[in-house]
Order: sequence, then structure tokens, then C-alpha cells
Amino acid sequence: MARTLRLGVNIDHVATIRNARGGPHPDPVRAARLAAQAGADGITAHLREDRRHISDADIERLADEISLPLNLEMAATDEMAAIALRHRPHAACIVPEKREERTTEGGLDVVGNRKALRDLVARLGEAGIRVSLFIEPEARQLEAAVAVGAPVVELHTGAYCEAYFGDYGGSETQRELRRIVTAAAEAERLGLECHAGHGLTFDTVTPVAEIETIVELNIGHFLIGEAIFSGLDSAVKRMRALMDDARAARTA
Ligand SMILES: CC(=O)[C@@H](O)[C@H](O)COP(=O)(O)O
Ligand SMILES: NCC(=O)COP(=O)(O)O
Repeated sequence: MARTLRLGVNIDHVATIRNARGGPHPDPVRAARLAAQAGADGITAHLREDRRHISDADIERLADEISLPLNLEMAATDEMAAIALRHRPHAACIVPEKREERTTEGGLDVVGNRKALRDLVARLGEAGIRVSLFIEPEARQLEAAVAVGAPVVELHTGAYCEAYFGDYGGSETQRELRRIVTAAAEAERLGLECHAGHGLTFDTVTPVAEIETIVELNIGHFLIGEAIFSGLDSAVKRMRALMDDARAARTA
């Protein structure tokens, strides 16, 4: 029996376009509804400290109006913890943030922040929020995730995706993919639920979707970009089909 592979659609960059003019259009909540109708299993939204895209009001409306599970991406700060505890989303993914970054660069340093993260994971978990840690595919970070009590990790696929656009599946891509495969197996061995995301596209999703111990992919920027050309419904449905085909091929 093939394991379910969920698709979380990240709608951050609908808000990026909206904020370009400061008005209400395009509405990230409308995008979330369309993604749900197209087959998304969850909605991911990153409330950054600088609010460059998703706003506090977006999170409030997503929590109140969307039927799908909401995965709130957040920095490990008291401000974000209070917001998460107020809205109690299905899940919260703790991600590193730097004001000057264009997008998320590396994974969360769980090894170097055990005490603070243990407290945060406990507080959110006690409120019924499923906590995920966004980490590099590294054994030491996986072991630290267990040590701080996180039930879920999300493996950062950015290095793999960047490698692909450097050598189109060559040796560097294969090296980065092997890191993800190895980490996903280790996550299973450690009893961690394993997700993956960042930078995934139609060209890079299949090898990651084939990793059977991964149960959720969070994909955003590429889908919103594709939506400009083919519509969000079509983009989500195509990504869903690629994921299903990859998983079916593994279990055939
Ligand atoms: C953690 C991650 O890879 C993304 O989910 C994150 O949201 C990227 O940040 P931007 O959406 O601001 O690019
Ligand atoms: N955590 C990854 C995510 O939510 C989406 O990342 P991206 O596809 O926007 O790079």
C-alpha cells in the first residue's frame, strides 16, 4: 500500500504580487480556495517578521475561512509563538529567518538552539499544533529534532533544486538528492514524520516524490509563477499528477 503523499501549497507569493500595489488583489485566501479545489491537501503560509508578503490578516482569514489544514511557517520568536497560539493552525513549521534574505536560505539550526526550541515545541504541541522543523537533510539536525521533541521535520530541498538548475540532473544534483534520500530514511528510523520543500518545480519534484518515507511536499513559488501562465488550477493539478505518478511508479 503506497503511503499517501500530501501536497501543501504555499501561497506566500500571491501576497507578494498583491503587496506590489498595496490593494486587496490578488487575494491569497481566494488562491487557497482554488488550490483546495484543484487537489491541494493543505495550505502553507509564511508569516515573516517583516511581513513582506503574508500579513497577520491573511493568517486570520486563512485560519477562519479555509477548510484545508493550515501550516503556518514562522520564525522561533515569542511574537510568532503568540500568533500561532492565538490561531492554533493544524501545523506550524519553524523556519530560520534573516531580514536581508531574499528567501529562506539554510535550514533551522536545531543543534545550536535546543533549549529555546524544546520550549517552543512543547508550548505549541500542548496547544494541539503539529510542529515541524525546517532543516537541512543532515543526521545531526534530525537527531536534534528528536531531542527537542519535534514530531515532524521538513527537509530543505533548496540545494538539490539549485544543483539541478546547474547541471540538469548531473553529479551535483545526484549528490544533493542522495542527501535527501538518506535523511528521509534516517527520519523514519528516528520515528520522525518527514516532509520536504523549497524550490521544487515540475522538473525536480519526481525524484523527491519517489522517496516513500516522505509524506508531504510543500511547494509554492514555482506554482504561483506557473499560475501566471496556465492558471493555479492547472498548475496544482499538474504537480499533483506528477507526485501521484512518481509514487505509483515506486509501488508498481
Ligand atoms: C521555508 C521555505 O522554504 C518556504 O516555505 C519559505 O516560505 C520561503 O520564504 P519565502 O516564501 O519568503 O520565499
Ligand atoms: N517549506 C517550503 C514551502 O512552503 C514552499 O517553498 P517554495 O516552493 O516557495 O520554494
